[in-house]
Amino acid sequence: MSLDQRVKIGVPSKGRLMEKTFDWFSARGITMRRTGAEREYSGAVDGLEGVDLVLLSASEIPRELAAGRIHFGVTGTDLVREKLADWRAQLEVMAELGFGHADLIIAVPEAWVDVETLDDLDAVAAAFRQDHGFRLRIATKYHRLVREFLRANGVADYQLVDSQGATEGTIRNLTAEAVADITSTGETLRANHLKILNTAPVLRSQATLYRSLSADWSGASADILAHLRERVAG
Ligand SMILES: Nc1ncnc2c1ncn2[C@@H]1O[C@H](COP(=O)(O)OP(=O)(O)OP(=O)(O)O)[C@@H](O)[C@H]1O
Ligand SMILES: O=P(O)(O)OC[C@H]1O[C@H](OP(=O)(O)OP(=O)(O)O)[C@H](O)[C@@H]1O
Repeated sequence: MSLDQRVKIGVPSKGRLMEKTFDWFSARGITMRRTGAEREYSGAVDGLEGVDLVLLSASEIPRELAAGRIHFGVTGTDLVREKLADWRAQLEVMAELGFGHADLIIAVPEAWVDVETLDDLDAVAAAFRQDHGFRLRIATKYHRLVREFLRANGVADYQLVDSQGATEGTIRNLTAEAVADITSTGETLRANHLKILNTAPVLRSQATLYRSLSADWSGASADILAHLRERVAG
C-alpha cells in the first residue's frame, strides 16, 4: 500500500440505512458524519485512523466491494446476493448489523383466491399461458434471486419483467400479474391489494458489514482491519 493510500468504507448515502449505520458505528466508538453541504456526498470518520468514508448508493456497494475499490461496505444482504453471482468468493461478512430487516417475497393479487402456494402459482402460470399466449409476468429488480428460487421450487411457466421501483404498482398498471419485492411492514402490499404467497421468503435480508477480499490489504490497512475486527467484536 502506498503511503497516501487510505482504507475506504462505503456506506449508503441516504435514508434509514445511512442513519442507522452511523448509529451502529457510533455505539462502537467510531463516528461517521456527512461533511460539506446538505446534498454533497462527502463524509468523514473519527475514531478509526486512516479510514475514509465513501457515500454510495446501497445497490452499488456490492460492485465496489467486488472490484476492491472500497475495503469495507455496509449494504443489504439482498443486494449483495442479487448483484454478485459468487459473493462468498469475493466478500467476507464481518457483522450482521441487526437493522434494515426485510423479506424478499412473491405476491399476487388478493383477488386470486385459489392461489396460496408456489404449486398454485405454477398451475395458474400454466393456465395463463394457455389462455393468453404469453407467460405470466412477475415484476422485480431481483432477477437472479427470483429465478434461482423459482427454479429450485419447480415453477417454470413465467417471465420476469424488470421493475426498478414502485414494483407493487405494476399489477394495477397491467405490466405484470405478480411481483417479487422486498417488504418489511407489509403496508405497500396491503395498499396495493396484494398478498404474499404462503411459502418461506426468497430471502431474509438485513444490513450487513462486508469486507472486500480483493481490496489492497497490505501495509497499514492490515492493522486497520485488525482494529476494526476488535471494535466489531466488542
Ligand atoms: N421497506 C424496507 N424496509 C427495510 N429495508 C428495506 C426496505 N426497502 C428496502 N430496504 C433495504 O434497503 C436497502 C437499500 O434499498 P434501496 O432500494 O433504498 O437502495 P437503492 O436502490 O440503492 O437506493 P438508491 O439507488 O435510490 O440510492 C436494501 O438492502 C433493501 O433490502
Ligand atoms: O413493507 P413496507 O414497509 O411497505 O416496505 C416495502 C416497500 O419498501 C421498498 O420500497 P422503497 O420505499 O425503498 O421504494 P422503491 O419502491 O423505489 O424501491 C420496497 O421496494 C417496497 O416497495
